[in-house]
Amino acid sequence: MPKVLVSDPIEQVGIDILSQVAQVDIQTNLSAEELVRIIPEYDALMIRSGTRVTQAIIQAATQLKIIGRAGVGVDNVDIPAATRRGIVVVNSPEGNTIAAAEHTLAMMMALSRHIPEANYSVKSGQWDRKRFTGVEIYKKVLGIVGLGKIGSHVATVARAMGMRLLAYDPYLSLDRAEQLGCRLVELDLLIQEADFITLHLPKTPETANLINAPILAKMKPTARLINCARGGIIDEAALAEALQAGQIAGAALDVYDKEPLAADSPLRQLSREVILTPHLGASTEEAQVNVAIDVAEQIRDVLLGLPARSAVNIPGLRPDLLEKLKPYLQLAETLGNLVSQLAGGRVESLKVSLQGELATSESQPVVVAALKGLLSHALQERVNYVNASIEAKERGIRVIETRDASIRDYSGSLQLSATGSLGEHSVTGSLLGDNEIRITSVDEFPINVPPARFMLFTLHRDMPGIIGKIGSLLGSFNVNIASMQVGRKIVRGDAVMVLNIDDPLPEGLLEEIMKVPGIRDAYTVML
Ligand SMILES: NC(=O)c1ccc[n+]([C@@H]2O[C@H](COP(=O)([O-])OP(=O)(O)OC[C@H]3O[C@@H](n4cnc5c(N)ncnc54)[C@H](O)[C@@H]3O)[C@@H](O)[C@H]2O)c1
Ligand SMILES: O=C(O)[C@H](O)COP(=O)(O)O
Repeated sequence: MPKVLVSDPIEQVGIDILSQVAQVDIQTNLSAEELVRIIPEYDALMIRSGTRVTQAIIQAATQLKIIGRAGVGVDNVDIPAATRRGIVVVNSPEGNTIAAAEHTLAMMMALSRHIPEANYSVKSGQWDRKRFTGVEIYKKVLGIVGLGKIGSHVATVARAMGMRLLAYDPYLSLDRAEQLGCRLVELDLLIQEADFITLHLPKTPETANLINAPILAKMKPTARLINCARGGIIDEAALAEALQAGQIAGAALDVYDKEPLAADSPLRQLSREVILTPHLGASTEEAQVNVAIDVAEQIRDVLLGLPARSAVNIPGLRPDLLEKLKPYLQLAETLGNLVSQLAGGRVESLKVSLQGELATSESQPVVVAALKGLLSHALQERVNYVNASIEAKERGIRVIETRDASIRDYSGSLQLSATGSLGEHSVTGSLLGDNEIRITSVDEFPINVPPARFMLFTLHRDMPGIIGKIGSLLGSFNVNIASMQVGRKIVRGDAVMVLNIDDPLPEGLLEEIMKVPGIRDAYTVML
């Protein structure tokens, strides 16, 4: 049974999903050294933002197939290192969107009405109403930096509360901003005009310290700044100085450059209106259930050999597209594995022909799946959807893709032709109505067989008695035949025979089969 390490607090519902397919160990608060020591045992790692998955940990993770981040941000994972090792990194891009947006709105309301300070004052025995006069947010300008999923929800609610919206997002279309009722402007203008500024962008080299001393200096003295995105987007020392000097009216922070926030951080010492929460944006019951289910399901799928629906380091697949392609991905992997064995080792080229409904640009992952299958015999579980294309390229395998929507023998079919040390061989496959895989041709000979763990293929002359001879030969070696089929193009011409057998072919039997008169070639395959 595979083993999963859960190294941050995760909702039980996620653990239950993982437990269906794996042994789950929950060990939180591990040091980096402890993680490096134990990670070699594990097939999957499930984390939140608390675990930093460094290159050293990834290098030690010899069994690891997947890192599941129960949340959005994957900046605590060394993605390039994981990709190089063929480790899939998945997250939950939408599971905590509402939670983070609502935390932002709560921060804005708390700032505008001094709620934390007023609460503290009453609880410490005072009744000071004058000190806590606030400001309304109605008709105030909200500047949203980063108008993605969270920024959009903040915009929708803030608009309903009567705020006027400005947004800065260099990667967003004017249309989308307009739809959300936001005026898309340059950062400088937003900074100068906004009464509240909220950040909803990722931390990247481009956005590190985006909000720095010169930018803070341009804000209105009445402006209030909120960061529920990522630490390090604001220069914390500059912010502390700006607040101390009364350059801006307040700030509410949920995230910090270094977490946990240092005990002696100047932010903790400020007397002016500052609200600090310990990275609670995603901490709602609902969000934690969402992300735990979302990521645990993906870990379960990957451990079962299926693709993940939101892997960050393989070409993204929309859930609806993944649902549609999933059976074809399995078909492609099976055919890739089969054709690589028929073509022998050292495959030089793979022709991938996508036919019928598969002949669309959306079926590109099917090509990757075919490569994964092609390489799986040689590389076993080291090859996956993340690294299959890179591995194929590094191995000098030429991949030629063709698409033909007019071929409609089945709704969609896939033909793979590989040239290897045993020459060129091709297989075609399709799906039956219930998504069962059928191999529909081998080397252009029509057949209709399901794939099996152990298979025997022969190329022979179509003549009386040959099938009986092969059957008897297998019987004499105590090999049980599960199914058998012959495909031919012309009567008494060449033909292929495909046998699904219950056990691997015993040693010496293939040579005996080759001696049968009329047999031109024979291959044994293990899928
Ligand atoms: N505090 C929390 O607990 C919490 C919870 C969830 C998400 N987050 C963080 O919130 C942020 C937003 O998450 P999301 O789900 O909305 O992401 P998203 O990918 O949907 O949106 C991010 C937006 O930022 C924009 N952007 C990128 N670079 C930019 C730049 N230089 N300037 C302006 N805009 C830029 C993108 O175009 C995109 O529209 C992320 O940093 C995420 O990690 C925090
Ligand atoms: O990126 C995220 O999803 C948020 O920062 C939440 O992180 P958390 O799940 O560790 O609270």
